[in-house]
Amino acid sequence: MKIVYTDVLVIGGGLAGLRTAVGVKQRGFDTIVLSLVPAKRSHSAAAQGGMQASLGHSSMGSGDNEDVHFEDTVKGSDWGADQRVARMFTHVAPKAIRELAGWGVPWNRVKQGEREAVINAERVVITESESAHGLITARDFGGTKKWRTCYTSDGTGHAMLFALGDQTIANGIPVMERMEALALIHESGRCYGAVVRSLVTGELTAFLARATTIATGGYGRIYKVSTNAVICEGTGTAIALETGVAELGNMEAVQFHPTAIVPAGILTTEGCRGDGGILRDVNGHRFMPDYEPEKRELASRDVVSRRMTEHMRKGLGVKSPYGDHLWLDISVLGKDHVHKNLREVTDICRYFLGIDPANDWIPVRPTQHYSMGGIRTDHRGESTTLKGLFACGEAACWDMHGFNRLGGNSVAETVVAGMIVSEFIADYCADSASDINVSTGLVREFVEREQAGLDRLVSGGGREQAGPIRQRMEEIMIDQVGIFRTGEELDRAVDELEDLLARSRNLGVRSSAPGPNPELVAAYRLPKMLKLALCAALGARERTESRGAHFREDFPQRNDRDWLNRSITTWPEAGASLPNLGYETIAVADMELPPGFRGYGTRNYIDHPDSAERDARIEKILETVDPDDRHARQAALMPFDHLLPEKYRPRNQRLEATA
Ligand SMILES: Cc1cc2nc3c(=O)[nH]c(=O)nc-3n(C[C@H](O)[C@H](O)[C@H](O)COP(=O)(O)OP(=O)(O)OC[C@H]3O[C@@H](n4cnc5c(N)ncnc54)[C@H](O)[C@@H]3O)c2cc1C
Repeated sequence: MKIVYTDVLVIGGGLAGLRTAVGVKQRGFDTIVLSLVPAKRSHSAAAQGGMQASLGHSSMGSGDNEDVHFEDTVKGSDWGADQRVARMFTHVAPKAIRELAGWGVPWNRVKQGEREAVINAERVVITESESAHGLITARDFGGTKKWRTCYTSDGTGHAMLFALGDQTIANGIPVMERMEALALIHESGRCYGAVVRSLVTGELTAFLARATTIATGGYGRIYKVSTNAVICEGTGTAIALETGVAELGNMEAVQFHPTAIVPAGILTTEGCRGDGGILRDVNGHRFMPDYEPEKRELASRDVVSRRMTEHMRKGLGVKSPYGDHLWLDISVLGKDHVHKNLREVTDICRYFLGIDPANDWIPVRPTQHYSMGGIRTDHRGESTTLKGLFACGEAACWDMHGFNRLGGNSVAETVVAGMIVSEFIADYCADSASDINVSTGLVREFVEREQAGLDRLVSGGGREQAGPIRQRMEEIMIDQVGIFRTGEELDRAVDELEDLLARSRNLGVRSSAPGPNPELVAAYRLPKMLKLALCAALGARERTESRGAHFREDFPQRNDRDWLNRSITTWPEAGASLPNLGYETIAVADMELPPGFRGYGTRNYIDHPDSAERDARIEKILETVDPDDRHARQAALMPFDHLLPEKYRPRNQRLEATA
């Protein structure tokens, strides 16, 4: 049996995993990163539009600060977020962006003087100040009050990931690619590492660590059409679930992005609309202002996706052999802008549609995009129930996104969480309680269990094949656990997914190749994906309200009275057919921003009985604080500084007096 020891095992080589590894290494702990693919090809590289951080440099971001970013994030989450975590995040995001600049990310910069921009489909002149010249600029994104999304053209994730990849090399961190974590090794509520399979040789290795971090991204590929890379299958989240101890949070909260191209499902960034692009219907009519007069195309993603679907249901979509779609028109931005600031979009349109978006409208439709749900952690990034297991990035439910993430807040979360969580992991490793005192017998048991499972697939005589079962799962998810959901459809989805899971226990593969064996890989991943699908479908069925991206046509109101909580799922035992589902209350009495109207979407919600009392209490607290001191006001309402690692507590600096 091969065993590798390290202080911190990081499973996942995307932005979250790499930033975590750099953090713990800089604190003096050994770390190893595992990835299915070369780290720089992780899905993070696909992020296009940008990263939110309230720098407030550009004139359209003037007056921005953590308070505004916090409010946008909480409203975006439809009050599902953990507000303390949202505060920690918005406070550290400006530090993260500056750190990345220092590591070589070529952020687009403010250029002093006048420039043309398109706002609300009209050309306007913006004047940038001399004092901001050369500082990091930002573009507009959905659900935000200020232009806050910093970017490098529309290749932001690529630039960030390459900078972090270089930092990983500079810090001497081994990144082992084509390695797949199959199971977590754990005993008595403590995680000790993982059983890992080489995708090249098929060999199993036990990686033992003081701390194990899962940063394996989202589970979008349980859906038939997704903007996610094909490796976003959620297996990291699933191995946490399969411990039976670790909890997953809000698995039914799945985001659909408004503008993926039809039929390929590849994303065109929100930056297209942020920069002034508009949505048109079959008649060329710009319809979003009819539904959302204030935010128009730039309401939050859940709202725009629903409005688009609603509009197509009225028969106003464009018919195509691949189903109805709408048009995204960025030709209004002009050739120079499109070819310079939306280069990836231009390439995608050329290669996959044969059009130039500077001249032609882009066929788009809402498509699965982001997993708000994931491994439930506390504010330190540690699993709430399995000691020594940490999670961050899209794989985690930390939980700053609640039921809807804002565009630009995800790549920001990956690096901010990496910064914060790595400090807590290092603290954990510094304590002798994290010593690896696990018996070889236990490790052997875990490795042999995985090997036996693989052997059974190859020679156990199983009669089912992974392909058709997976295809059906993906169809169920897109058709019945999609943008609009009903109890009836969700009942059927849960029943059928249960059947598929039962069938997946009788899988057999024909190829016994010991090395690369895609058939085997598909077979052992499938039951994990089905378990995640069941968590999402069951969570959606039981949540009889509408919140953020979770929309029930039979329960269209957000119901703060009965449902202001986080769904928690665990997997009871290996042979179970359904997860256990419970709820974690989100307390209004602690909130800095009690539930209310988001400012977009429909004003349709049932109040929480504690909201009025909290509002009154907030008013009273504010009477005692200097109204001009926004930091004092904030601290009086919901202190969070003490939750941050000390190095990230200092205030952010800005050009303006709003600092
Ligand atoms: C097309 C697209 C564009 C986007 N644009 C933006 C944007 O502009 N702004 C924004 O904020 N967000 C954007 N997002 C979202 C954002 O890119 C992701 O949420 C974020 O990059 C996820 O980073 P991560 O590090 O958590 O995971 P990932 O980057 O997905 O990395 C996961 C890592 O885990 C590894 N892995 C997975 N499973 C295993 C396993 N079992 N064993 C070992 N390794 C494993 C993978 O190899 C990979 O290295 C976009 C998303 C898409 C789909």
